[in-house]
Amino acid sequence: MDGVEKVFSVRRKEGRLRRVRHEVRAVDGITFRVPRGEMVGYIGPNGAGKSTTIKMLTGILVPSGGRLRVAGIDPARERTRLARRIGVVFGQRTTLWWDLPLKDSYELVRRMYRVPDARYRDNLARCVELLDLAPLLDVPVRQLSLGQRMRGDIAAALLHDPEVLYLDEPTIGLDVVSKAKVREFLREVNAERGTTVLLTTHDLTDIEQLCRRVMVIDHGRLVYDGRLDGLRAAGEGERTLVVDLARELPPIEGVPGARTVKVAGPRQWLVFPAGQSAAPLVAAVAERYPLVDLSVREPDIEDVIAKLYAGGRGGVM
Ligand SMILES: Nc1ncnc2c1ncn2[C@@H]1O[C@H](COP(=O)(O)OP(=O)(O)OP(=O)(O)O)[C@@H](O)[C@H]1O
Repeated sequence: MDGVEKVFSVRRKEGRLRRVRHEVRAVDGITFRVPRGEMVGYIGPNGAGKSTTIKMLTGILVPSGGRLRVAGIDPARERTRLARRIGVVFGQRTTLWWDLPLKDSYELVRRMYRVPDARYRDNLARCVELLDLAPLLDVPVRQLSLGQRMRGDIAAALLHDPEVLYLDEPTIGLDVVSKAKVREFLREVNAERGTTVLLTTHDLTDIEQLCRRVMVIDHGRLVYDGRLDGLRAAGEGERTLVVDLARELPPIEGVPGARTVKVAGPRQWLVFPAGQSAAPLVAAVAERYPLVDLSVREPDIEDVIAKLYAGGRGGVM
């Protein structure tokens, strides 16, 4: 994507009778490149422009400005040709046929995409195995639980071997076990087939477990594009050193660069800047206090991102 924009023109009521046209810049000049085989998180608060970006990348929406290509194809001009090369999963909706058993939906996908027989059988067998779909194949989609349906949808998106997979909230509403299963599957697909994945989610654990690179969008602009661990540092996160002393003592003092924020019995919590090494702090504590055990906690990524959103335009890029 190169300086891509999407402006919606909306009519809003003003006063009792007047309707005034307003422009909504849903995507406001976004530039990024995703190499083949990468798995990238695309996150941002509600209304940031994530879905609009994905809709432009699939050819559903035409950009108002800028240039974009997916696998060398201009999505808006060659939407059908692109459709053969991409897979899309919208967590909030299903692409399966509500009244049909799962396996009939897959059969329809096979015909729509004209997937060669052998390829289809292999892909289906792999999905059935990894996503535990065997007991569900004869069940009408409307009778599936949310987690089962989601697994069914993900399989449907992969039967035609897409090179690029867009996942919009693929774990929304799922329980912990189903989430783990979906994540494990996506990791396998990415590793085995080299599928490029763009993942939109509000569940940061998805990102932590799947993506090394994350892009943060806010008000239609990219405010961060880089490694997930870099995001922690960029958000000026703090790490926490948790120490267990031999006995209850007053709050630890005099450790350069750290401050004690909590004391509970013999356990104390000291925070220090995320970019700083914990080693000198541990040495300083151990020298003057009866240290029994310790652990270092990473900054909470949710806090970091909340700060980033609060920073708004400009962000840390
Ligand atoms: N068809 C449309 N017409 C007018 N405005 C729209 C349209 N689609 C989206 N918008 C506006 O564009 C902005 C971005 O919306 P978008 O759906 O891309 O956000 P999002 O990041 O996907 O949010 P969420 O996390 O809530 O799904 C919002 O202000 C939204 O109201």
